[in-house]
Amino acid sequence: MAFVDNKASSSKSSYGGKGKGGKGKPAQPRLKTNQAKRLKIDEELKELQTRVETWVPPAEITLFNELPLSSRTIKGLKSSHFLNPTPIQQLAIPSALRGQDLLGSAKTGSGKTLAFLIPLLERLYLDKWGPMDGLGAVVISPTRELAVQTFNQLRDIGKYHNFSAGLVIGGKPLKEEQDRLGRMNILIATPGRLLQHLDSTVGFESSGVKVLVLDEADRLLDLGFLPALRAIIGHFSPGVASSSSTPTKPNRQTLLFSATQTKDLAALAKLSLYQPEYINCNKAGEEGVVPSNLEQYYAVVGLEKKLDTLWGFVKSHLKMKGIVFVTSGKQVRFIFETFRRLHPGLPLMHLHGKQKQATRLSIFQKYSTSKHALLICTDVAARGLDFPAVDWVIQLDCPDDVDTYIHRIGRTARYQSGGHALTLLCPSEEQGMLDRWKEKLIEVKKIKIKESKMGNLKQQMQNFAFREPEIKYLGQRAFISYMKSIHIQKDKSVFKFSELPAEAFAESMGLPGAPQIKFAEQKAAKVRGGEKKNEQKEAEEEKEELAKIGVLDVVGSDEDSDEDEEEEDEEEEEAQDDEEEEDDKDESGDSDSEASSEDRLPSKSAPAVRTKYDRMFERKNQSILTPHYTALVSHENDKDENEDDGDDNDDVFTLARKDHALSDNEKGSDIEDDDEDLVKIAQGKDIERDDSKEPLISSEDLSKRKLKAATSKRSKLKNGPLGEKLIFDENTGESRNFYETGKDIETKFNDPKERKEFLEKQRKQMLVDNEIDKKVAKEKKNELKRKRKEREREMRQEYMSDDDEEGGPVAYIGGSDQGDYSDVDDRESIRSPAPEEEVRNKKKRKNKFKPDVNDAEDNRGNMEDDEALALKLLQGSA
Ligand SMILES: Nc1ncnc2c1ncn2[C@@H]1O[C@H](COP(=O)(O)OP(=O)(O)OP(=O)(O)O)[C@@H](O)[C@H]1O
Repeated sequence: MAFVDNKASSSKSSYGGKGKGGKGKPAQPRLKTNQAKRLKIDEELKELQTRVETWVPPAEITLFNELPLSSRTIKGLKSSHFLNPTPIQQLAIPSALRGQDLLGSAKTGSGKTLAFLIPLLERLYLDKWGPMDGLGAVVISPTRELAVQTFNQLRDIGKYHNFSAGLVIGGKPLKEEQDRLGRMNILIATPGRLLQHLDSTVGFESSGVKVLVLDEADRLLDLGFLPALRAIIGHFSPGVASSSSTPTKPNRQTLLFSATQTKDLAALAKLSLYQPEYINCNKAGEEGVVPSNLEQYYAVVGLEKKLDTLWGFVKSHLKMKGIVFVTSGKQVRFIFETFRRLHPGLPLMHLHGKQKQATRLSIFQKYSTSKHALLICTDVAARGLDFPAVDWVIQLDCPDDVDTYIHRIGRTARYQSGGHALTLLCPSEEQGMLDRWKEKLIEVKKIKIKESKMGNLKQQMQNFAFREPEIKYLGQRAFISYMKSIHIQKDKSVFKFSELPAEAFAESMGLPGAPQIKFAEQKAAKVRGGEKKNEQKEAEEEKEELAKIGVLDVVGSDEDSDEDEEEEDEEEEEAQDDEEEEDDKDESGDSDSEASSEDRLPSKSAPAVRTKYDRMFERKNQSILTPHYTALVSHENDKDENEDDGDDNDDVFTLARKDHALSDNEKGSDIEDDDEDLVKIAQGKDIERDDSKEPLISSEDLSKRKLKAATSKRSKLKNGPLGEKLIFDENTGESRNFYETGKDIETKFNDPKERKEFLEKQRKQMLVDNEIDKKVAKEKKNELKRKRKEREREMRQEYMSDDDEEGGPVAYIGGSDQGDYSDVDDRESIRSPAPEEEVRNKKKRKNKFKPDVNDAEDNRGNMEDDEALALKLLQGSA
C-alpha cells in the first residue's frame, strides 16, 4: 500500500485547487480557473452556512436534497443510492449541522451511520478543512468489523469530498500506522488502538478534532471501554468533564449514537456531551423498539432438543440467508464443525471473537455477499453489522437481556426490508423472557415446532465424538462454556441454572456424560492455607489482566489492544487451549460472578468442586504428561474416591501434614531436610525417613516452580551422584576410570615426586580438556541459538506475509496517493482520486467529461469494487 504525502501547500488551497498548472497548460489561465473555482466554493459555503443557520424543518422531508447539505454530499449520497432520509437522519442531521451535541437513538437498521457521517463531512467542509489541516473528525466503533463497515460507507458518500480517511483498528504494528496518522482528516477507530496512538504517537495531533462520534455507544460500554473513552476524550479539546462548575463549550462537537438506551449511556453522555439534544426514534408504544417489518417468533424447546431443532430448521430453509446466535465461541465451533460434517446443503460460516482478524473480515465479507448461507456466531456479530438481505435470525441460546435480543434481531429487517426472528427458549426461560419483552412492549409470537420437523442428531453426534476426539473435546468445552454462561447470568428470573437438563444436553451433543465444571465460590471455599493466598493472587492477576484488556483491547475482552496477541488461529487455539484459562463467554463473561450452592449441576453426576489443575489433568493429551504428573492424576483419582467417603480433600496440592505447629528444635532441621527431600523426590529417589517423624512435604506438595527447580539440570548436577568417565582397553575390553582415584595413584606411584608430577600433568590435561569441552558446548549452544533464530525469522516472515494479507489499517476515502491537485481543475470534484479511480478518470478524460448520471452509473457498477478495494486496502494487498 503506497502512501504519498499530499503536496498541498496550504490547507485551504485544496478547496480551490492549487493552481500549479497542469502539464501542457499555461500556468496563468489555470491560476485564474482555480481562483474562480475557489470563489465559487466560498460562495457555496457561505450560502450553505446561511441555509444551515436559518433552516426551518418542513412538515415532511422526503429527499436528502431538502436538507441543507453541500452538493458534494448530495452527489455522494445519490451515487450510493441514498435518496430519502430515514427518520433518525431527518432529525439528527439538521441539529448536528448546527453544531449541537447529540445523543441519538433509533432502532436497529434505521440508518444511524449516515445520521452521523453526513454531518461529519458537512462540518469539515463548512470549516474548509483540507488535507493538511490534520485530524478533524474521529468515529469510535466498538468492533473492527463495524469500523470497516462505517469506513466503507464513508468512502461511498464522501467520494466527492477531498478528505483523507483512515482506519485505525489494530492488527498491525503500531509503527506502520503511526507514519500515516498525521495525514488523516477522518479516522474510524476502535478505542484501544486509538488510545495507544494518542498516548504514544509523537506528532499525532488530536486537539483540533472538530467532530467526535461514539457509535454503538451502548456496546462500547458493554465491552468495558469506558476508561478508554474517558482517556480518549481527555486527549481531545477540553471537554465537559474537565471543566469546572460552569462548563465551557468545547471546540469539539460530540455525537453519540446507540440503538438502545441504558443507564451507563447517561453516564457516558455526561462525560462527553455538552448540552446535548436527545433524539429518540425508539418511542416505545408508538412505533416500538424493533423494526416494524420484522416478524418475531419464539418456541419453547428443551435444551437437549436445540440442536435437533436447528438442524430441522436448516433442512427446511435451504434457500435462506440466516444467522444463528449462540452464547460462546466454543459452541459456535462445535455446531459449525458437526453441522459441516452433516452436509446440510446450505453454505455454513462461523464467526466468533477468537478468530484471527483476517479470518473475521473475510467471513464478514463472504457472508455479506452470499445469497444463501448460514452464519453461526456469537454476539460479536450482534451489533451494528449490516449484512444485506438476511432472512432469518435464529437465537439458539436465549439472549443475555432484551437489549441483546434487540441487537441480534436487528441483523435482519434492515432499513425497509423484511425479516424473521426465531428465539429458542428453554422451558425454564420462557416466563422470565416474556416478562422482559413485555417491559419493552415487544411482542413475540409463540410457535410450536413439530417433533416430526426436528432432526435426530444424537446418534450422529455420538459417532463424531467417538471417532474424533477433537469433536468430543470441543463438545465438552462447548458444554462447559454454555453451562458456565448460564451460571453467571445476572437475571436469575430468566436463567435458572439448576433447572437445566445437563445430562440430556451433554448426550444430545454426543458426549458420554456431562463434563464436570468448576465454580468460583466452591473453589474459594475449598482452598486452604497457602493455597488460598495463591488462588486469590491468581484471581487478582486475572482481574488485572481483564482490566488491562478492557482498556487496551480493541474488540472487547476476548476480542480485542493488541487483540492480535490474544487472537488464536483455530488450530492453534485447539492446541494451545490446554495452556489457557479461558473466557467462559466469548465476549462478556462475568468472571466475578460466584456460584450459589443451589446452582450446582442438577445431574446425578453433579460435579465436585474442581480446580484448574483438575482441568489440566483432563486434557486430551494426558498421555504426554510426565510420570510425575501422571502420578498426581492417579493421586487425584484416589482422592475422588475419598470424596465419596465424605472426604473433601479434593485439591491436588494437599499438605500431608496438617499440623503446622513445629517445635523450635524441629523447625530449622526439618526445613533443611525437607528441602533435600524435595530435591530427591523430584529426582525420583527414595528418601530415608524417620518413621516417627511425620513428613512435612510430600511429592504432591511440590509447586510447579519448585518441581522445575528441583528437576533442572543445574540441580541434578549439584545434588546428583558424581559422574564417572570410563575408558575401555581396546584389547581386553575392560573398563577403568578415566580420572584415576587417589588410591589408584598411590599404588601406581610410590615416589611422591613422581606422583606430584603425574598429578600436575593430569591437572593440566584436565584444564585443556575442560577448555575443549567448553568450546564444544559453546558451539552446540550457538548452533541451537542460530537454529532458533532462523525459526523465529521464518515465523516472523510468515506472520508478516499473513499480516500483509490481513491488511494495512489506514487508507484514503477517495485515495490520496496522487497528492497532486492539478487534476482538480479538470474535474468537478476536488477530491484526490484513488489509484484505480485515477485509471478510470484517465479513461473518462479521454472520452471527455461524463455527466453525473454516468458517474453514478459508474460508481454503482463499482460499488462492490470499492468495497473490495477498501477491504484490500485494509488487508494491505492493494
Ligand atoms: N436513507 C437511506 N436510504 C436507503 N438506505 C439506507 C438509508 N440509510 C441507511 N440505509 C441502509 O440501511 C441499512 C442500515 O443502516 P445502518 O447500518 O446505518 O443502521 P443502524 O441504525 O446503524 O443499525 P444498527 O443499530 O444495527 O447498527 C444499511 O444497509 C444502510 O445502507
